[in-house]
Amino acid sequence: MMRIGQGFDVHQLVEGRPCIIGGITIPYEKGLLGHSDADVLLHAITDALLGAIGEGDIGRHFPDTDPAFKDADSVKLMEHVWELVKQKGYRLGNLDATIIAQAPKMAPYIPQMRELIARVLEADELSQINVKATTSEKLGFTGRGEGIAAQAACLLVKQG
Ligand SMILES: Nc1ccn([C@@H]2O[C@H](COP(=O)(O)O)[C@@H](O)[C@H]2O)c(=O)n1
Ligand SMILES: C[C@@]1(CO)OP(=O)(O)OP(=O)(O)OC[C@H]1O
Repeated sequence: MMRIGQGFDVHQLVEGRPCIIGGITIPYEKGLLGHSDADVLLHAITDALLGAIGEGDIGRHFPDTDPAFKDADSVKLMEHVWELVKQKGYRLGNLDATIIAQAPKMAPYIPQMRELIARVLEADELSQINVKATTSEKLGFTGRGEGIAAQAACLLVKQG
């Protein structure tokens, strides 16, 4: 049996925060604001995984009112959700994600992001993980550099 999931997330870009996307710290004059480390890409992926197994969303599992998740490492949150996916008997089919950001340039960091995501989601091969980036042609909040958005879609396959 196969299950599909999708996720979408947005975080504001502000001064004085590290820019952590896809588990990678990207050198940039601004960073993403959130209760956790605000890793917009990993949050979208985590929501896609939760969606595929019918388990709600990231805020339900890790409330932003809980001090336990203040400055949380989103890799750890995704690892936790991946354990839930495995408990339900699924493995990864494939994952496709898009980062929507006017800046910084994501392309140089995408190989590292893919490696990290592939490791956490126990992918058999790198081709199961695809990460893309696009500007929004200077339009809207992403285009003005006020924030970064990400979306993800995943396919999970029941083992056995
Ligand atoms: N933050 C970004 C945005 C885009 N890219 C790469 O540039 C290509 C062109 O982007 P357009 O929005 O002008 O179509 C895109 O396909 C990405 O490869 C990027 O690295 N970082
Ligand atoms: C991850 C959590 C928890 O620290 O906080 P944020 O970093 O604000 O991120 P969001 O995308 O709003 O997702 C849910 C939250 O509960």
